Amino acid sequence: MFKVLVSDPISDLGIQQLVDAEDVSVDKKPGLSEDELVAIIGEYDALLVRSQTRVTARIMEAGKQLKVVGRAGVGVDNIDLPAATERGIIVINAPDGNTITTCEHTFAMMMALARHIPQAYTKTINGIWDRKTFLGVELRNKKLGVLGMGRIGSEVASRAKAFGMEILAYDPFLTEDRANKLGVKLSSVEDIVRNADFMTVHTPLTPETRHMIAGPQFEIMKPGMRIVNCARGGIIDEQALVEAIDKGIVAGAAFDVFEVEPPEKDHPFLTNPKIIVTPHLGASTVEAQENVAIDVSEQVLHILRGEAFKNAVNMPPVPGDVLNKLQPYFSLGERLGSFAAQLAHGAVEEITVSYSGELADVDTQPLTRYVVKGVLSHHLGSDQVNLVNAMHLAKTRDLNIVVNKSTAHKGFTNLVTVTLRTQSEERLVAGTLLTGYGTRIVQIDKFPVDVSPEGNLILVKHNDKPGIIGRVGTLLGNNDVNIATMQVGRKLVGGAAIMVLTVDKAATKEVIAELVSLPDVNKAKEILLV
Ligand SMILES: NC(=O)c1ccc[n+]([C@@H]2O[C@H](COP(=O)([O-])OP(=O)(O)OC[C@H]3O[C@@H](n4cnc5c(N)ncnc54)[C@H](O)[C@@H]3O)[C@@H](O)[C@H]2O)c1
Ligand SMILES: O=C(O)[C@H](O)COP(=O)(O)O
Repeated sequence: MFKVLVSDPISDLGIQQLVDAEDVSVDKKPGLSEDELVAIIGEYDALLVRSQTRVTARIMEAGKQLKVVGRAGVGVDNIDLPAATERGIIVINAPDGNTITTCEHTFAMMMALARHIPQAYTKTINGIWDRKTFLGVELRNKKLGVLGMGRIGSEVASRAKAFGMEILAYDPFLTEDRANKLGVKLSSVEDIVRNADFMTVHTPLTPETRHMIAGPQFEIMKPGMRIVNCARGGIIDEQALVEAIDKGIVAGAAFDVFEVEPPEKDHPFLTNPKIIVTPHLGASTVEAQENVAIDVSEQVLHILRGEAFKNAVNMPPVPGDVLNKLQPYFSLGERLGSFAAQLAHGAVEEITVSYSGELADVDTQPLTRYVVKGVLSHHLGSDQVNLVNAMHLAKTRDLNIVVNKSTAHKGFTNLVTVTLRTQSEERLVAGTLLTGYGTRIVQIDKFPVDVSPEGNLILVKHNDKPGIIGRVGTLLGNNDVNIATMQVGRKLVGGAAIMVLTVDKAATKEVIAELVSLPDVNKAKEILLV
């Protein structure tokens, strides 16, 4: 008998199939503390949660029988994924079940914002018949900027068109073709900030999206902008938003999510008359809660019974014989993918993975998945992409995956080369495993290098002139950025060259900008490989 613990309020109808299963017993115990969960989790095979339960490493450590954590919803930021992976616990989510509901909440917020519904309601029920203060605006003929054109963003765009809005959309995976198919105008973040009347964010919270709308964006923002966030707190800088409202740049904002939830009692959003808020209700409809609970219960049953399942967020399904040959290359593959994604500009259209040497005779599909996971994780968030869903996510984004194989050795026993083709350019990174030395990046674009693929790297493109290494070193030193290793690669003496530095801490954007302003430096870019 498998034991399932439900530790958040999850739809009864949704989990009925688990309750009805003869080989499963279900306990519903919402609202337990971490200590209480640690005390009882040892007897359970599966844990079902929403976003309230923080599934920590301690809980998983105590979950000696735990095989699966099921998240009835999208975001798994409340689950310690590395800890789950380390312990072989599969984490699954229900990514599709609340898309429409959250899209509709976004619209409810956008319309409430345009027409001051919550503020007008409060006055009216307090006996004040105020028909002057709440002059609203129409959505029709307005420009709506959508940041993040995944499941929810695309649904929002499609409905906004029915309101007569023009959609300006940005997503690193949005190509001109797909934008045309969706009837939206492919735009940059800057285009959106400068030109939209309304803006809504639908990205995960990643290091890249954190504060993607902050001081510099508010400075250039079209006055009168109205902003909606039903995705994740932190994508928009809360403090900077309040300041932009005070300065009259932003006309109003509607937030369902906060950087810290629940927000402190004195959070500035809670008293600002131009900001309307809801307590993370985006997914809270009867339908969505049933959908996500049904999806997640079904997959939990499959996992407990040893059947095929989907929507795993963290599981590496590699057959044993292939594992031995490929395992040493997995982290290299993922890091080459991530490196290439950070290098390339523009929407990615094609990922080519070339294997040369002995790997050409192995079923390299699992390794290709790691590469694709590395590319996608950079933009989609590492909590959303896994080895099970990487290929599917690539397909749904019209990303072409090409695999080439050659038994020729090209100077190494094995060489893995990742080439990204975007709308505007092609970028290449190649790596290998050197016996006794570990993994190495051995080529970046046309330049041969020898770099360990980990940590904070700075890539500098420069002219091969005397003194350049000193200038770069001095500038970084003056900014307290310690260089651990430095590699210089060039094709021709005096020609274009590349410098790859490993540094002990991340350089700020300002330092990178200063690097670019040095004589004979053409480009500088920071790359993080985790
Ligand atoms: N408020 C709620 O209750 C609620 C409910 C459901 C989902 N969510 C959140 O909404 C968000 C979107 O969910 P989804 O199901 O549409 O996810 P999704 O993965 O389908 O879409 C996210 C999109 O963001 C894009 N993206 C990543 N980095 C970007 C960047 N820097 N700029 C622009 N776009 C970028 C990705 O390419 C992707 O297409 C997630 O954060 C999810 O957790 C909130
Ligand atoms: O990521 C999600 O699915 C949403 O944020 C909803 O979270 P919830 O299940 O706690 O409502």
